[in-house]
Amino acid sequence: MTTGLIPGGLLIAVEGIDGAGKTTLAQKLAEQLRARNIAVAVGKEPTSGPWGAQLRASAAEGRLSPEEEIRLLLLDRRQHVDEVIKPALDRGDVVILDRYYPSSAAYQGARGISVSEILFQNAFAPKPDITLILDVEPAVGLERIRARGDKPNHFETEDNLERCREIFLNMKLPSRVVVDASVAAGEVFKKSWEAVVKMISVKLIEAKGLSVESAEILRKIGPLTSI
Ligand SMILES: Nc1ncnc2c1ncn2[C@@H]1O[C@H](COP(=O)(O)OP(=O)(O)O)[C@@H](O)[C@H]1O
Ligand SMILES: Cc1cn([C@H]2C[C@H](O)[C@@H](COP(=O)(O)OP(=O)(O)O)O2)c(=O)[nH]c1=O
Repeated sequence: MTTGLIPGGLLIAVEGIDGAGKTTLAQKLAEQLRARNIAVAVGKEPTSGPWGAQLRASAAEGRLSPEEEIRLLLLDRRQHVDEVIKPALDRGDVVILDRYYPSSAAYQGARGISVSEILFQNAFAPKPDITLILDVEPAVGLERIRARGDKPNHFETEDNLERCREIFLNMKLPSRVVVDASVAAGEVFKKSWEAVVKMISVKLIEAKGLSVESAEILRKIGPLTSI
Protein backbone atom coordinates (compact mmCIF):
# COMPACT_ATOMS: atom_id res chain seq x y z
CA MET A 1 0.00 0.00 0.00
CA THR A 2 1.31 3.47 -0.84
CA THR A 3 1.09 6.24 1.70
CA GLY A 4 0.87 10.04 1.56
CA LEU A 5 4.27 11.03 2.82
CA ILE A 6 4.15 14.62 4.00
CA PRO A 7 1.20 16.85 4.92
CA GLY A 8 0.94 19.21 1.94
CA GLY A 9 3.00 16.85 -0.23
CA LEU A 10 6.31 17.56 -1.91
CA LEU A 11 6.59 19.25 -5.29
CA ILE A 12 9.60 18.45 -7.47
CA ALA A 13 10.11 20.24 -10.79
CA VAL A 14 12.51 18.67 -13.29
CA GLU A 15 13.76 21.29 -15.72
CA GLY A 16 16.28 21.82 -18.46
CA ILE A 17 16.52 22.12 -22.22
CA ASP A 18 15.20 19.50 -24.64
CA GLY A 19 17.19 16.27 -24.51
CA ALA A 20 18.66 17.04 -21.06
CA GLY A 21 17.16 13.82 -19.68
CA LYS A 22 14.12 15.18 -17.78
CA THR A 23 11.70 12.41 -18.72
CA THR A 24 14.31 9.73 -17.97
CA LEU A 25 15.01 11.24 -14.53
CA ALA A 26 11.34 11.88 -13.64
CA GLN A 27 10.47 8.23 -14.38
CA LYS A 28 13.41 6.90 -12.36
CA LEU A 29 12.64 9.11 -9.35
CA ALA A 30 9.00 7.99 -9.45
CA GLU A 31 10.01 4.33 -9.72
CA GLN A 32 12.42 4.51 -6.77
CA LEU A 33 9.95 6.39 -4.55
CA ARG A 34 7.12 3.97 -5.41
CA ALA A 35 9.43 1.04 -4.62
CA ARG A 36 9.48 2.52 -1.09
CA ASN A 37 5.66 2.65 -0.95
CA ILE A 38 5.55 6.40 -1.34
CA ALA A 39 2.61 7.76 -3.34
CA VAL A 40 3.83 9.62 -6.42
CA ALA A 41 2.05 11.60 -9.13
CA VAL A 42 3.97 12.41 -12.31
CA GLY A 43 2.92 15.26 -14.61
CA LYS A 44 4.30 16.60 -17.87
CA GLU A 45 3.86 20.09 -19.29
CA PRO A 46 2.55 21.05 -21.72
CA THR A 47 -0.08 18.48 -20.74
CA SER A 48 -2.01 16.25 -23.12
CA GLY A 49 -5.13 18.38 -22.47
CA PRO A 50 -6.72 20.70 -25.08
CA TRP A 51 -4.38 23.69 -24.51
CA GLY A 52 -1.27 21.51 -24.39
CA ALA A 53 -2.30 19.79 -27.63
CA GLN A 54 -2.56 23.18 -29.37
CA LEU A 55 0.93 24.11 -28.17
CA ARG A 56 2.48 20.85 -29.33
CA ALA A 57 0.84 21.23 -32.74
CA SER A 58 2.29 24.74 -32.98
CA ALA A 59 5.79 23.50 -32.10
CA ALA A 60 5.57 20.95 -34.91
CA GLU A 61 4.20 23.32 -37.56
CA GLY A 62 5.79 26.70 -36.88
CA ARG A 63 5.54 29.00 -33.89
CA LEU A 64 2.75 31.11 -32.48
CA SER A 65 3.52 34.60 -31.18
CA PRO A 66 5.17 34.53 -27.73
CA GLU A 67 2.05 36.20 -26.25
CA GLU A 68 -0.17 33.46 -27.69
CA GLU A 69 2.21 30.76 -26.40
CA ILE A 70 2.02 32.31 -22.92
CA ARG A 71 -1.77 32.51 -23.07
CA LEU A 72 -2.10 28.80 -23.95
CA LEU A 73 0.58 27.75 -21.43
CA LEU A 74 -1.21 29.61 -18.62
CA LEU A 75 -4.55 28.00 -19.50
CA ASP A 76 -2.89 24.59 -19.62
CA ARG A 77 -1.03 25.13 -16.34
CA ARG A 78 -4.13 26.40 -14.49
CA GLN A 79 -6.00 23.25 -15.49
CA HIS A 80 -3.02 21.06 -14.50
CA VAL A 81 -2.70 22.80 -11.12
CA ASP A 82 -6.44 22.59 -10.35
CA GLU A 83 -7.09 19.07 -11.59
CA VAL A 84 -3.83 17.23 -10.87
CA ILE A 85 -1.14 19.07 -8.92
CA LYS A 86 -3.15 20.57 -6.02
CA PRO A 87 -5.27 17.43 -5.39
CA ALA A 88 -2.10 15.27 -5.33
CA LEU A 89 -0.34 17.66 -2.92
CA ASP A 90 -3.46 17.69 -0.72
CA ARG A 91 -3.23 13.88 -0.54
CA GLY A 92 0.39 14.21 0.61
CA ASP A 93 1.85 12.73 -2.59
CA VAL A 94 5.24 13.48 -4.00
CA VAL A 95 4.48 15.29 -7.27
CA ILE A 96 7.14 15.14 -9.98
CA LEU A 97 6.73 17.55 -12.88
CA ASP A 98 8.55 17.06 -16.17
CA ARG A 99 8.65 20.82 -16.96
CA TYR A 100 6.70 23.52 -15.08
CA TYR A 101 6.64 27.31 -14.99
CA PRO A 102 10.45 27.71 -15.06
CA SER A 103 10.19 26.37 -18.65
CA SER A 104 7.91 29.31 -19.49
CA ALA A 105 10.46 31.72 -18.05
CA ALA A 106 13.24 30.06 -20.09
CA TYR A 107 11.48 29.44 -23.43
CA GLN A 108 9.18 32.47 -23.62
CA GLY A 109 11.92 34.55 -21.95
CA ALA A 110 14.24 33.45 -24.77
CA ARG A 111 11.72 35.02 -27.16
CA GLY A 112 12.09 38.40 -25.48
CA ILE A 113 9.30 38.40 -22.88
CA SER A 114 10.45 39.65 -19.47
CA VAL A 115 11.34 36.74 -17.18
CA SER A 116 10.06 38.53 -14.08
CA GLU A 117 6.74 39.26 -15.84
CA ILE A 118 6.41 35.56 -16.74
CA LEU A 119 7.13 34.53 -13.14
CA PHE A 120 4.58 37.08 -11.92
CA GLN A 121 1.89 35.65 -14.25
CA ASN A 122 2.62 32.19 -12.84
CA ALA A 123 2.30 33.22 -9.19
CA PHE A 124 -0.94 31.17 -8.92
CA ALA A 125 1.05 27.93 -9.38
CA PRO A 126 2.36 26.23 -6.22
CA LYS A 127 6.11 26.81 -5.82
CA PRO A 128 8.27 23.72 -6.20
CA ASP A 129 9.96 22.53 -3.00
CA ILE A 130 12.87 21.60 -5.19
CA THR A 131 13.74 22.40 -8.80
CA LEU A 132 16.27 20.11 -10.43
CA ILE A 133 17.86 21.91 -13.36
CA LEU A 134 19.47 19.36 -15.66
CA ASP A 135 22.24 21.27 -17.35
CA VAL A 136 23.66 20.18 -20.67
CA GLU A 137 25.07 21.87 -23.78
CA PRO A 138 22.43 22.33 -26.50
CA ALA A 139 24.45 20.27 -29.00
CA VAL A 140 24.38 17.31 -26.59
CA GLY A 141 20.63 17.68 -25.97
CA LEU A 142 19.91 17.89 -29.70
CA GLU A 143 22.06 14.85 -30.41
CA ARG A 144 20.14 12.87 -27.79
CA ILE A 145 16.83 13.90 -29.36
CA ARG A 146 18.04 12.67 -32.74
CA ALA A 147 19.35 9.44 -31.18
CA ARG A 148 15.91 9.02 -29.50
CA GLY A 149 14.55 8.93 -33.06
CA ASP A 150 12.83 12.36 -32.91
CA LYS A 151 13.28 15.34 -35.16
CA PRO A 152 13.99 18.56 -33.21
CA ASN A 153 10.92 20.87 -33.31
CA HIS A 154 10.78 24.63 -33.83
CA PHE A 155 11.68 25.30 -30.15
CA GLU A 156 14.81 23.26 -30.58
CA THR A 157 17.47 25.22 -32.46
CA GLU A 158 20.91 25.40 -30.89
CA ASP A 159 20.83 29.21 -30.53
CA ASN A 160 17.43 29.20 -28.95
CA LEU A 161 18.36 26.41 -26.54
CA GLU A 162 21.52 28.30 -25.55
CA ARG A 163 19.36 31.30 -24.54
CA CYS A 164 17.00 28.99 -22.61
CA ARG A 165 19.95 27.35 -20.84
CA GLU A 166 21.30 30.74 -19.73
CA ILE A 167 17.92 31.72 -18.30
CA PHE A 168 17.57 28.38 -16.46
CA LEU A 169 21.04 28.87 -14.96
CA ASN A 170 20.38 32.47 -13.87
CA MET A 171 16.76 32.23 -12.74
CA LYS A 172 16.05 32.86 -9.06
CA LEU A 173 14.04 29.92 -7.78
CA PRO A 174 13.61 28.56 -4.27
CA SER A 175 15.65 25.39 -3.64
CA ARG A 176 17.21 25.17 -7.05
CA VAL A 177 19.73 22.39 -7.65
CA VAL A 178 21.78 22.46 -10.86
CA VAL A 179 22.77 18.94 -11.91
CA ASP A 180 25.41 18.29 -14.57
CA ALA A 181 23.35 16.26 -17.06
CA SER A 182 26.20 15.56 -19.50
CA VAL A 183 27.21 12.51 -17.47
CA ALA A 184 25.61 9.02 -17.50
CA ALA A 185 21.91 8.86 -16.58
CA GLY A 186 22.74 6.82 -13.44
CA GLU A 187 24.99 9.61 -12.16
CA VAL A 188 22.35 12.26 -12.88
CA PHE A 189 19.88 10.16 -10.92
CA LYS A 190 22.22 9.72 -7.91
CA LYS A 191 22.89 13.45 -7.56
CA SER A 192 19.18 14.23 -7.92
CA TRP A 193 18.12 11.50 -5.48
CA GLU A 194 20.48 12.88 -2.87
CA ALA A 195 18.86 16.33 -3.21
CA VAL A 196 15.33 14.88 -3.12
CA VAL A 197 15.99 12.77 0.01
CA LYS A 198 17.50 15.82 1.74
CA MET A 199 14.39 17.88 0.92
CA ILE A 200 12.04 15.08 2.07
CA SER A 201 13.89 15.05 5.41
CA VAL A 202 13.58 18.83 5.77
CA LYS A 203 9.85 18.84 4.96
CA LEU A 204 9.07 15.83 7.16
CA ILE A 205 10.87 17.29 10.14
CA GLU A 206 9.18 20.67 9.55
CA ALA A 207 5.78 18.95 9.50
CA LYS A 208 6.15 16.23 12.11
CA GLY A 209 9.18 17.26 14.13
CA LEU A 210 11.99 14.90 15.03
CA SER A 211 9.48 12.15 15.78
CA VAL A 212 9.63 8.38 15.68
CA GLU A 213 7.33 8.60 12.64
CA SER A 214 9.74 10.88 10.75
CA ALA A 215 12.65 8.64 11.61
CA GLU A 216 10.76 5.55 10.44
CA ILE A 217 9.81 7.13 7.10
CA LEU A 218 13.38 8.28 6.51
CA ARG A 219 14.66 4.81 7.39
CA LYS A 220 12.33 3.34 4.74
CA ILE A 221 13.48 5.79 2.08
CA GLY A 222 16.84 4.33 2.88
CA PRO A 223 20.46 5.22 2.59
CA LEU A 224 21.73 6.44 -0.77
CA THR A 225 23.89 3.36 -1.04
CA SER A 226 20.74 1.22 -1.48
CA ILE A 227 20.20 2.72 -4.97
N1 LIG B 1 22.45 11.19 -18.95
C1 LIG B 1 22.17 10.68 -20.17
N2 LIG B 1 23.16 10.32 -21.01
C2 LIG B 1 22.88 9.87 -22.26
N3 LIG B 1 21.64 9.72 -22.77
C3 LIG B 1 20.61 10.07 -21.97
C4 LIG B 1 20.81 10.58 -20.64
N4 LIG B 1 19.60 10.84 -20.10
C5 LIG B 1 18.69 10.53 -21.05
N5 LIG B 1 19.27 10.05 -22.16
C6 LIG B 1 18.65 9.62 -23.43
O1 LIG B 1 18.53 10.82 -24.20
C7 LIG B 1 17.26 10.91 -24.82
C8 LIG B 1 16.52 12.16 -24.28
O2 LIG B 1 16.20 11.96 -22.91
P1 LIG B 1 14.81 12.45 -22.30
O3 LIG B 1 14.75 11.93 -20.90
O4 LIG B 1 13.69 12.11 -23.23
O5 LIG B 1 15.07 14.04 -22.31
P2 LIG B 1 14.08 15.28 -22.13
O6 LIG B 1 12.84 14.78 -21.44
O7 LIG B 1 14.86 16.24 -21.29
O8 LIG B 1 13.83 15.82 -23.51
C9 LIG B 1 16.53 9.60 -24.50
O9 LIG B 1 16.70 8.71 -25.58
C10 LIG B 1 17.24 9.09 -23.24
O10 LIG B 1 17.22 7.68 -23.18
C1 LIG C 1 6.15 23.84 -20.20
C2 LIG C 1 6.67 24.64 -21.35
C3 LIG C 1 7.18 24.03 -22.48
N1 LIG C 1 7.64 24.76 -23.52
C4 LIG C 1 8.19 24.08 -24.72
C5 LIG C 1 9.55 23.47 -24.50
C6 LIG C 1 9.57 22.21 -25.35
O1 LIG C 1 10.31 22.45 -26.53
C7 LIG C 1 8.10 21.98 -25.67
C8 LIG C 1 7.64 20.71 -25.01
O2 LIG C 1 7.73 19.75 -25.91
P1 LIG C 1 7.96 18.25 -25.50
O3 LIG C 1 7.69 17.47 -26.72
O4 LIG C 1 7.27 17.95 -24.24
O5 LIG C 1 9.51 18.33 -25.24
P2 LIG C 1 10.40 17.52 -24.21
O6 LIG C 1 9.99 16.07 -24.31
O7 LIG C 1 11.79 17.77 -24.71
O8 LIG C 1 10.15 18.13 -22.88
O9 LIG C 1 7.34 23.04 -25.10
C9 LIG C 1 7.60 26.15 -23.49
O10 LIG C 1 8.03 26.81 -24.45
N2 LIG C 1 7.12 26.78 -22.38
C10 LIG C 1 6.65 26.08 -21.30
O11 LIG C 1 6.20 26.68 -20.29
